[in-house]
Formats: sequence, structure tokens, C-alpha cells
Amino acid sequence: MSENRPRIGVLALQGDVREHLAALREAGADAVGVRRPAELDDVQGLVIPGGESTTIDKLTKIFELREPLLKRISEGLPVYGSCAGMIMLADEIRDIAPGQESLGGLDIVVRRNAFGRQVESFETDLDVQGLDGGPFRAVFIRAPWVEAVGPDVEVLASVATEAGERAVAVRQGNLLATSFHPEISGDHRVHRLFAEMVVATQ
Ligand SMILES: NC(=O)CC[C@H](N)C(=O)O
Repeated sequence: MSENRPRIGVLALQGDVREHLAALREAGADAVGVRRPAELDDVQGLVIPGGESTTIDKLTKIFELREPLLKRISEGLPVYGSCAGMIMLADEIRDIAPGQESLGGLDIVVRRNAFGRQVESFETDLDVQGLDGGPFRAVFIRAPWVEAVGPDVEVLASVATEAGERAVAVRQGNLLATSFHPEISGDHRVHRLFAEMVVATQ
């Protein structure tokens, strides 16, 4: 790690990997793609990007990353999951696909595609706890929401839905997750928050 530039990986199997690499670099991290176990060994934090959680799940198994990921998460590796990445970190998934598994670690129940189908993707201004400087423009794309959280989970942001308030940003220890995609908003405050979490563990 050079000075305060943490080395953060982006799980580079599927999804918007490039956008996260760019956002992390702008947030002050050394960002690298992670596709092999040896590359995972080499990072101090990891982003699991948005994409399709069923595909990311399958590819982590094919690329023999599932076991190393489970091990590092259990050892306290800081991980930030966005959208499909949030689903990968959830202990329980509703509307799960046949055979789908998460990595888990975050004591939350998420519902996949909770906000509706692709055409129902939307943007909104969110107040996110821990982010200074006003509301965050959050982009939701076939996003999950959080239906239940365990006692150690902090809810950082919620949205009002027809079903009531639903959490869309949560943190539990070294694990951070958002239903939305901060990597495409041009606002790097979520990535900066994660980089600070990674630095704090060193
Ligand atoms: N933008 C996203 O990451 C969408 C997540 C996708 N609906 C899933 O279930 O994985």
C-alpha cells in the first residue's frame, strides 16, 4: 500500500467492473481487477459490482474463487457490494433463482428485482448516513431492496416504497452494501467511504 492509497480489488467476473475501477481510482485507491485466487490474496478490500448475481455466483465457482472469498470475508476483509454485489453479500435472498447461492456475511434479507423490471429502473436523491455534502444521486437498475436486518446491521439509507420503508444502503462491520450504483453517478463519496473503511483496517 503506497502511503494511504489502499489496494482495492474489483471482482472482475461480470458486471460493471470498469466503472468501479475508475471510481475507486478517483476516490484515492489503487484499484485492480480480481479474477484469480492469487489476485484476491493481494488486495486489502474488494468491491463486488452490479451485474447479475446468478451469473456472478456461477462464475465465482467456475473460477474457484468461492472458497477463497468465503475465507477472506470470514477473516474480516472489507467488502463493498453494489446491487448484485449486495445480493452476493446477503445471508438470505428472496426471489432466489434455482441453485443460486450467496457468499453471505451480511445479516440481511434481500429481495432480488424488488423494485420491478428493467423498465422500472429509476434515480432518486438519497440522504446517506456517513456521507457529508448533501444528498446522493442514486441510480437503481433492477435493484434489490433489504427486507430485514439483523441487530448488528446499520441502515445508512432507505427509500419509501408502496410496501413501506425499505433499506437500500447498509453496513455491518467491514461489509458495506448498496442497492444502487454509485459508480455511474460521477459522485465518488461511497467509494471514498469504502476506501476509508479499508484504510482503517490496515
Ligand atoms: N443492477 C444489478 O446489479 C441488478 C441485479 C440483478 N437484478 C440480480 O439479481 O443480480
